[in-house]
Amino acid sequence: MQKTIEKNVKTYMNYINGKWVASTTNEEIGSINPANKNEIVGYVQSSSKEDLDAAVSGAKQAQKTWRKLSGAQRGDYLYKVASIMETRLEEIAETMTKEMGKTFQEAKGETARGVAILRYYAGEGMRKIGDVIPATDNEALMFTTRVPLGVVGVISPWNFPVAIPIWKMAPALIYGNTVVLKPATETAVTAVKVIECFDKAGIPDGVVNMVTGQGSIIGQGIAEHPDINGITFTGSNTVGKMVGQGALARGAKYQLEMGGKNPVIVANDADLDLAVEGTISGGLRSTGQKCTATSRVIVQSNVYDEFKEKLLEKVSEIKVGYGMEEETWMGPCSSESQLNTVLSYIQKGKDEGATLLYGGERQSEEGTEHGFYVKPTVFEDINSEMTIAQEEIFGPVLALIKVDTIEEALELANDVEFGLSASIYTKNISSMFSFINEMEAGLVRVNAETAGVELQAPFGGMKQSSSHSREQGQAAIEFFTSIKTVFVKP
Ligand SMILES: NC(=O)C1=CN([C@@H]2O[C@H](COP(=O)(O)OP(=O)(O)OC[C@H]3O[C@@H](n4cnc5c(N)ncnc54)[C@H](OP(=O)(O)O)[C@@H]3O)[C@@H](O)[C@H]2O)C=CC1
Ligand SMILES: O=C(O)CCC(=O)C(=O)O
Repeated sequence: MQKTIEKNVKTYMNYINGKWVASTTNEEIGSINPANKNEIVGYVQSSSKEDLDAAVSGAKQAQKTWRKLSGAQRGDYLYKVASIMETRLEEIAETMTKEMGKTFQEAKGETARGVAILRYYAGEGMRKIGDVIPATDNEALMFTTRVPLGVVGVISPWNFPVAIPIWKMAPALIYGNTVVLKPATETAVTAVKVIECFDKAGIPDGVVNMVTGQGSIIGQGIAEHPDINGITFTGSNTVGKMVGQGALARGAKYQLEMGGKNPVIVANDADLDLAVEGTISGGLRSTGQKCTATSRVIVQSNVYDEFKEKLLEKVSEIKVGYGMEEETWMGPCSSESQLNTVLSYIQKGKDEGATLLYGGERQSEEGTEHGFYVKPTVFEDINSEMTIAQEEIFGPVLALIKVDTIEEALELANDVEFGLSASIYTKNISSMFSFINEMEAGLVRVNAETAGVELQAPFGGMKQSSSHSREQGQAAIEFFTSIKTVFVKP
């Protein structure tokens, strides 16, 4: 990346052991605005294994003291971070929009969610961490407590550059672990701004560290590092499996959240306006770049034509453009490679015989020529064997599938390797219960879109969508701690 593309662009450092430091490589990576590829948002460090080693060593040392604080004391730090982040909400959100393209409105919502997650886990520091269990010896006291894992490596993606690092770091910290974050390179400047809030809150040196750089060096380095005791990852299935294998090979604990191919079922008795709204919001918000995004729309035959007509009318009203402009509803894809992936899936859809109803090409309006824009896209005449019915696209592409019965809908909905989220629009209680019982997904929603995760509830997928663990809410304690059973006899 040539540094001459734009003058006066700031360079951001790694955060290691409480200090902002340059990488030993003296190399930097430019972060591009996907709405205008000629704009560099900032430069981040292209770090080395030595930088990672320094961060891990700081985290290991700091953990000895951090774990000895009470939960309430650790919580106080998280409350401070939350308040600082709240005062910087707009600035952080703007950086997010500039780095990955989601609209400013969505970016503000995500940053506010980050603040709420910090406060939620700050409160967890005051909650119980064990149970008393009757011992067979009536003179003994037996109970469980929980201990931290040690140093936790966090590998995060670009699609939720504030919420995901925070929903991994906050529980890790509250339960007494220290953290080394490797953020996605595409959104590393946003990550720096999040870490600045920890720094300003006076978090003790080494408790939180951040090392930016290539996934194959820093991400893989985390997976293989002997002093990292737990790894939490969100991203693609390919990389997730590599991370899991690296961790397993050396006996470290790991947690993987990966792809989805999420269906919405629209039943004959659905409120069609609500279903259209949920399909559009679930499928196209954030340009379809959510692991919970709706991508298959399975519609019962009696309402298929009416639903399709309403959907296409609303899709045609979507304003695609720069996320910082108020009238924009959908921003660009987050990168050129993401745009190319989406376009190649669209081409595959056409080649395999799906009928293109809307979009299917780059946005070509004036003002969008330097951005990675694609039109919202709708296909029909889809069968379950087609690539676009099976693989995660991570773009604004909806595939309409017509079925006669709810049983058929459920069978198709489950006919993929993923199982992250799913929804149904219906007023029929028996269809709701069939869906709740039979849908193979970690998050099932009735009369609500597939996307949208509540921070206080467990989140994670079935099948290939995750390593079968759960994040967020109180479920996070399962990954970030180990149970210790204690037996005491006077
Ligand atoms: N489940 C989800 O929420 C997400 C799913 N995806 C899926 O993945 C596809 C590709 O997106 P992409 O950004 O390439 O996702 P990746 O899985 O490549 O990236 C996720 C994180 O892993 C890091 N990483 C990359 N290579 C390695 C490695 N060898 N070892 C350890 N860590 C590594 C990345 O770093 P770096 O940024 O430096 O490459 C990033 O921090 C998307 O199209 C989408 O289908 C992507 C993001 C989120
Ligand atoms: O739908 C959401 O709010 C969260 C989605 C998510 O976790 C992801 O895309 O990685």
